[in-house]
Amino acid sequence: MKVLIIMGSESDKPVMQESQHYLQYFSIESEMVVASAHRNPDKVRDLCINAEQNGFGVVIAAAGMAAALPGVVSAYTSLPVLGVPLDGGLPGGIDALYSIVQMPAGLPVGTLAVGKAGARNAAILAARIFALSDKAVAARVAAFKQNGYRI
Ligand SMILES: Nc1c(C(=O)O)ncn1[C@@H]1O[C@H](COP(=O)(O)O)[C@@H](O)[C@H]1O
Repeated sequence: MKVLIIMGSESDKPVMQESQHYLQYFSIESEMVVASAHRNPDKVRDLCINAEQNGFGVVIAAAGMAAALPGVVSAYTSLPVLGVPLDGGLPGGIDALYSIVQMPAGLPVGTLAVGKAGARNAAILAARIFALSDKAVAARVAAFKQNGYRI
């Protein structure tokens, strides 16, 4: 299974490459797409409703400012959605953090830390989810722990 990384803007790429880098370490295939719930809602919908049949098992959704994207992704797919709030709006990325973490009940987004730490942890959490059904990934998750959580 693969991880779909959706981000709201090209400007989010430098941070979200961190997710891709960590997923590569765990030998998990990923695809990165720029699609905004505000600017390209139809594209987000198409990506999400087809994600499962296209071989994705987890979606990482990242956005800054008024970060509707992760919630909208969660509305269009039943896959686990991991949300990464990004800095760039209000100080510390608090606008994006609150937008992503405060989902109404029934429609979860597993929210990680703001910025690069969150991007890394989203990848590691995706690896832990895949490890439940993939022994090779489980071994790499164990090795990562042995190595002091460094790659
Ligand atoms: N929060 C969202 C959404 C969305 O939630 O759909 N789309 C773009 N954005 C965010 O706007 C910020 C500025 O984007 P630009 O740099 O393109 O102006 C980015 O951090 C992006 O994730």
